[in-house]
Amino acid sequence: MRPAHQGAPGLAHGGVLATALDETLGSLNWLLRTIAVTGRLETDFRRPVPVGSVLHLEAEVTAVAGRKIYSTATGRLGGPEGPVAVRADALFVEVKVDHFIDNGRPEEIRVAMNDPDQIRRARAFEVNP
Ligand SMILES: CCCCCCCCCCCC(=O)SCCNC(=O)CCNC(=O)[C@H](O)C(C)(C)COP(=O)(O)OP(=O)(O)OC[C@H]1O[C@@H](n2cnc3c(N)ncnc32)[C@H](O)[C@@H]1OP(=O)(O)O
Repeated sequence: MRPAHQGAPGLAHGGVLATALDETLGSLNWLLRTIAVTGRLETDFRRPVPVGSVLHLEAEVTAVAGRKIYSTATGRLGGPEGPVAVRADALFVEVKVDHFIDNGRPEEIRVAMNDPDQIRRARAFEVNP
């Protein structure tokens, strides 16, 4: 957590923590080779997260039912054995690429189409690093 992530003095902003959880959960869909968007994100804030601390995030898919992907994520302070600070349950809904073409701005769609590896680079991560 960096100073730019601060909400209350010295502590991470809840919206930033929710974003981190959403991003971690969304990465699971990439592993499933599925294009999906967040339909529901339920977040529990269990402990304050200090600026300067490391938040270790883990996420897993719990169920898939048709277009619906259920997943859960946990953020622990300091490392994988640290105390739970935040957690979230999410529902992602699979969409066609048309979702972005129909609803997004043409400029960004054009940039993405002209550089198909853009999203791949942005989502580059190791599985079980
Ligand atoms: C180029 C490559 C790019 C690759 C791009 C990579 C994407 C990265 C995404 C990053 C994550 C984000 O930030 S996503 C941004 C934030 N999220 C969004 O903007 C999503 C906005 N919402 C929507 O567009 C829509 O509501 C959808 C797509 C989620 C669902 O609409 P729909 O397609 O019409 O489907 P719909 O029939 O309503 O729902 C399908 C099933 O899911 C259930 N369902 C839907 N929403 C909910 C909900 N909140 N809570 C409970 N259940 C729900 C329905 O009951 C239904 O169940 P049943 O009747 O089938 O049982």
